[in-house]
Amino acid sequence: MKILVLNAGSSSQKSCLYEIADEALPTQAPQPLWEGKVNWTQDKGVAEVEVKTATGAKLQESIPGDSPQAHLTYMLNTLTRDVTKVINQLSEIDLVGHRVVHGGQDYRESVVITEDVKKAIANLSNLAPEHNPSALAGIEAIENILEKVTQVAVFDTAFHSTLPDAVAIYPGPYEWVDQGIRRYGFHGISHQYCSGRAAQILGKDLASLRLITCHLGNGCSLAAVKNGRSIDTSMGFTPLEGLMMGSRSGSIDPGILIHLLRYCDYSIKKLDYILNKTSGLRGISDISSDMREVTKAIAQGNTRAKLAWDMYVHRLRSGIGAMLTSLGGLDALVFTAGVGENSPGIRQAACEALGFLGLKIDLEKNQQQPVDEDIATDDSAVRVLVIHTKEDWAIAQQSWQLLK
Ligand SMILES: Nc1ncnc2c1ncn2[C@@H]1O[C@H](COP(=O)(O)OP(=O)(O)O)[C@@H](O)[C@H]1O
Ligand SMILES: CC(=O)OP(=O)(O)O
Ligand SMILES: [Mg+2]
Repeated sequence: MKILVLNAGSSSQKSCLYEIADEALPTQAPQPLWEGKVNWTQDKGVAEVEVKTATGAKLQESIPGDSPQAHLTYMLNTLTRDVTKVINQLSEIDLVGHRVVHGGQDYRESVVITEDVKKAIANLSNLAPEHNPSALAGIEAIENILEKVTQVAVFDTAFHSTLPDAVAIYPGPYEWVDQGIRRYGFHGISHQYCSGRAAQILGKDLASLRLITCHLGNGCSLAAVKNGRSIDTSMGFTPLEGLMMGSRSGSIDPGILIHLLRYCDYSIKKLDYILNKTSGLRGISDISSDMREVTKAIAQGNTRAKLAWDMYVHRLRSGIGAMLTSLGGLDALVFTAGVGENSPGIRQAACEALGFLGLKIDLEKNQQQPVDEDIATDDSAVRVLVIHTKEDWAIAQQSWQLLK
């Protein structure tokens, strides 16, 4: 069976094609036949399309135009043409799985996409304006190209549907609960995948483990996972709460918002833009939202970059502390996503604050680009894992399971 996965992000749409036997899912993620990415981060009116195949063929092109659907169609057509051809026609695709960031109260597990589901995803765009609209664009592009194919929505919020009320409800007026204003949590596909993979690496039953998973990418969030279930997380009603991120502020005193609106002539639009796009590492360092650039600037003596780093670490440590007390103990701390997988400095800084638990990171292993490895010392009381998150594979698995 051929499963196409679309992972809609705030500024890109990643995609890959898996071939899976009809009878059973493999225990490890297979290599995709084809991987594509449309990037909208450059100038408006142009998209960068990158494609690679399992056999090593590569393509990189700039595609003009303003229509995300046209860009996606261009990317998907590379499946059947020239050097990146891996199938004869698009109709060979049996199933399409989408990452949908916000599923709200109604979608607690993956679903086959219908008109009602599409309406719900569109309505929830208010709560995830950076993410849900691109998921919808992907769904509609597929409808146009492959009229009859079954499409599945896999929600980033679903894994956190087990949050207890005391964690999920905000201490505002109780009416908020009826209005759907509560904590949903995000990156659930990644937190769930990494929890399962952590159990595999440790050779333990997931049901016996207390884990903290740190998803540190452009967006950053933590999850406290007990017996395989999410019991606490740092993101909330929207993907803006919690840790300091690449360009998002994370949690700040809501009094600041009232102050800016009342006294500083801020519009809602400006506030939204600042909190989502020009805050976090970018806002403090004034250099970049990319941790690599911030790290480079620190090496050159840039004090604002150093401040951004220190704040990022402080908030990460505080967040881990909060997850720790929710769990009441810890078997393994897991690092994943762009920063979590690739920044030994951030991992070391986070772990240094946890020495009192008897957690000890092996500094040498930490430096050696670990992938799906335990980097704690042998005598550490808590394991420390670096796991390459495979959201796309998790989406393919869940779509396959739903179809079966
Ligand atoms: N070698 C590296 N060192 C530090 N940070 C890195 C490295 N490689 C990638 N990153 C960080 O990872 C971020 C992207 O993470 P990723 O998980 O791909 O994000 P997303 O899926 O949210 O777009 C980049 O912005 C960058 O800060
Ligand atoms: C939910 C979220 O923040 O996703 P991303 O990190 O991909 O932006
Ligand atoms: Mg991501």
